[in-house]
Amino acid sequence: MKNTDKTDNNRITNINKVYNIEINSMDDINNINILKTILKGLGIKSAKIIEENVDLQYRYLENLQKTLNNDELFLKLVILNAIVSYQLSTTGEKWWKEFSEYPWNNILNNNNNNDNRNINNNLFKEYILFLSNSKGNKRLNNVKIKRINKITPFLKDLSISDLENYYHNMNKFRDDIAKELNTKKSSKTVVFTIKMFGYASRMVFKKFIPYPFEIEIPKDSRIEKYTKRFANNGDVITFWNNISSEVGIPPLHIDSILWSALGNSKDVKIHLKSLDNKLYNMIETLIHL
Ligand SMILES: Nc1nc2[nH]c(O)nc2c(=O)[nH]1
Repeated sequence: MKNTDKTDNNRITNINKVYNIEINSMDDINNINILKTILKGLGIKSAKIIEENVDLQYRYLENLQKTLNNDELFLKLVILNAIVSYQLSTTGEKWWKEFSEYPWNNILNNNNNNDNRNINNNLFKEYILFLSNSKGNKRLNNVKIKRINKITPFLKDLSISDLENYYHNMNKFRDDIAKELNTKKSSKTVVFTIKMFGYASRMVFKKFIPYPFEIEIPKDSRIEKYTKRFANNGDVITFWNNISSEVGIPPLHIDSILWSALGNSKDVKIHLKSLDNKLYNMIETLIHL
């Protein structure tokens, strides 16, 4: 008995070192093993299925792309909305719904020649108007407007082919966005912007490019709370970076597997149930660990 305790303690110490966390018992270790086994079983292929069939944010972007019918404008709007997606006054899902249903076509309708320079000028003004009157993103309005103004010169100059190049090199896009916003590459809004840009680019360029392993998980309250089930303290980002390399799924795709299912949306639950049984059971097991 004593020997087993000693072996267990050694395993716990080792895992704490590797994951940079503080786990206290064998139960925590068993949960991490189950987490890794399920994620390995899911892989990037299932993450893609969940993104495209369960994540409401993906559906809202699909709707917006269709109604806008201007891909450069679409991609830039998604980037703007993502960089101010923090400290929301509602859930992420409702916020993206509100964004996708706004009459962005005004930007195009007020521009007789469909001249892209004019579209770009109107885009930032219209976005600030939308944000200032939004229901789901009321906090820190001035700070968020400053962020929009900071990114404007960079974003304004990007052509659709620049955006396509960035889709093929999302690490570079992450670095450039962080530089423009003068913030950390791993900050929630920077990595989350890449997630939403990846979704939107998949629709525009009709090609699935997996997220790079180097881009970290967006550390929001849902992910933070979930991570506490495996470790009370420690660094959330390091924890998921290590899990990611062990299971072979980039952190942003792990976020997709977990984030929607961890929310309380009835719509999400319906879409989850419509997945094939094995996939549904794996997700259910994950979120109840
Ligand atoms: N980790 C994540 N945080 C988010 N916030 C938000 O609005 N959407 C997300 C998301 O997809 N993942």
